[in-house]
Amino acid sequence: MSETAIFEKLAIIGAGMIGSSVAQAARLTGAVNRIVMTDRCDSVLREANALSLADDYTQDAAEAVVGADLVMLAVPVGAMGVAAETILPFMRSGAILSDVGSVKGDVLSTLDPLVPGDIHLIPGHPVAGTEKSGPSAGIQDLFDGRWCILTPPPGADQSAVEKLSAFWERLGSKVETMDAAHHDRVLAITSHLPHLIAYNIVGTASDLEEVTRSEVIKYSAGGFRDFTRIAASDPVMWRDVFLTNKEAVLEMLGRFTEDLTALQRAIRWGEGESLEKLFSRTRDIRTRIIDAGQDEDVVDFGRHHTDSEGKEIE
Ligand SMILES: NC(=O)c1ccc[n+]([C@@H]2O[C@H](COP(=O)([O-])OP(=O)(O)OC[C@H]3O[C@@H](n4cnc5c(N)ncnc54)[C@H](O)[C@@H]3O)[C@@H](O)[C@H]2O)c1
Ligand SMILES: O=C(O)C(=O)C[C@]1(C(=O)O)C=C[C@@H](O)C=C1
Repeated sequence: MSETAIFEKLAIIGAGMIGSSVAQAARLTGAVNRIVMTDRCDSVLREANALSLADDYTQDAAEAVVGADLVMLAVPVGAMGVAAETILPFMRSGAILSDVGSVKGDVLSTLDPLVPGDIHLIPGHPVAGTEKSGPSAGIQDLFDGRWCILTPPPGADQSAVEKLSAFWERLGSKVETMDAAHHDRVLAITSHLPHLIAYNIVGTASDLEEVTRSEVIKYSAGGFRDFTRIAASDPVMWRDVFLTNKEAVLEMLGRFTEDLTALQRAIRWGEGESLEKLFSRTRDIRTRIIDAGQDEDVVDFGRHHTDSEGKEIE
């Protein structure tokens, strides 16, 4: 027997990779009865239509939200304010306004003053994604087993928070609630800084013009390839992440730079023991991530676990 819908009508603002994934997962799981998608870009909407992602499509965001009991902003963080201003006068009293933005403090401080008392603002962030963009990059089981972090403002309506949690759980997510500032510090180190490092290393390689054209591409080793995947992530989305989570990213970057300098010293002075100690500690982190089921791609990590002499160990 199919489960009953949690929301009657879902309006998704922004039909890109995450908007498309939410639409597919919501439909597949019966979390909503009706989905309307809107995007400011006509070709994106036509692509969403061709993929049959929703029941209705309109370029008019105000029209999309009429009668919706859940409105999900799936636009770059820097566009949340403009998108919200367009739709808020047309939202139904008692509806939930949420988002999927990768930064939460900025979304909250931008939207909170705009949202009237009869609309429940509950920002959220599904911690799942890829480097791809657009409707066809959507994945129906993207949220399966992945965290979705909700950052309700103080005094948020508890039943609305519970309803939104139930929605994400239906989509397969594990839901956690936390303060927006805490979210931004945690994600600065687990997601934002890794992207910045990837953009930087690939940028440095591409500055080495003469090798880039040939050897960097030709001999790109696994490590560099992994970085290029991350550094292929959407430029607008990531520009907004760094501009809106500035303090936390700069704090983590400061720590990172100090640690990098320590590594530089260890290499210069031949301190093999400290290098090996660090690399063993980081390998343990990888094992813990896999044990926690956070990386299903590399489940057999450990098969080639070697000691410092290169001998295979259990
Ligand atoms: N890509 C990821 O891995 C990932 C993961 C989790 C959360 N997020 C967050 O999800 C959001 C969307 O990211 P995405 O990867 O789906 O990006 P995307 O580029 O695939 O899609 C964004 C869409 O928003 C549309 N848009 C921009 N401004 C608009 C506006 N004012 N009104 C209507 N539509 C507008 C664009 O035309 C585009 O189609 C971002 O806030 C991002 O931080 C991304
Ligand atoms: O796997 C990837 O490609 C991602 O970058 C996904 C990722 C991440 O850093 O884990 C990127 C940004 C999001 O806000 C959430 C998830």
